[in-house]
Amino acid sequence: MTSVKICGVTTPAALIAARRGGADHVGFVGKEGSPRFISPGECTALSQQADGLIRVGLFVDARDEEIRPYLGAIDVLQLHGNESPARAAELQGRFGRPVWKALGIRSARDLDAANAYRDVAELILFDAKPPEGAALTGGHGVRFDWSLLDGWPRRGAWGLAGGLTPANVGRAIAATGAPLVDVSSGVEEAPGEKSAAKIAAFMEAVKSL
Ligand SMILES: O=C(O)c1ccccc1N[C@@H]1O[C@H](COP(=O)(O)O)[C@@H](O)[C@H]1O
Repeated sequence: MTSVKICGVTTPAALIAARRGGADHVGFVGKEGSPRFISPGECTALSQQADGLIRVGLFVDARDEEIRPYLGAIDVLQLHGNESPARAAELQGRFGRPVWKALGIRSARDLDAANAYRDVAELILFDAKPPEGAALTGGHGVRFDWSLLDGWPRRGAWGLAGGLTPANVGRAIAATGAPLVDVSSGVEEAPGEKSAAKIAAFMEAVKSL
């Protein structure tokens, strides 16, 4: 089955819904200003209920000091900003966590950026580029043209993010063959407010394929 990451989890209810639904990964957003931001203390407490789930910490061009307080609560670093391959390698070496690199996609040429991260990132996450003028690099519920991936050589581990919902995730997987899907706003009632029912529906949609 396609792996699933439920991102932007801030409450026990959402974490339990992800676990019950059979998600593989849960994401904690360490980017201040995000409606899904979770402090290191809250993240540490919540992650204790994450048994069986791989805990992914999402950071955006973060300094070492911003990441360090989360380390006890996360298994993977997701870099969702403009981190260079060298910075990704530095973080992986310094903190001893695998790195996922998110890349914003609008055109086929944007996919080429993946090549530079192949040796350092455990997984490349293709997300839509944020809307013009947006303050955050992700979490907007915006999808990109999945057919752009048709021409991309499937090398290494990768995942699909951006605007996925219970209603479209089946089509997304069928169209792209994504081995991992990542969702945040598509399983919310409002920005930062996860819906247990939508998480369950998303998981059902993936499992039913
Ligand atoms: O969720 C956020 O607030 C966020 C903030 C900064 C960078 C990335 C963020 N979210 C990630 O964006 C993708 C797509 O999200 P969506 O499903 O379209 O809402 C996903 O990886 C989120 O975790």
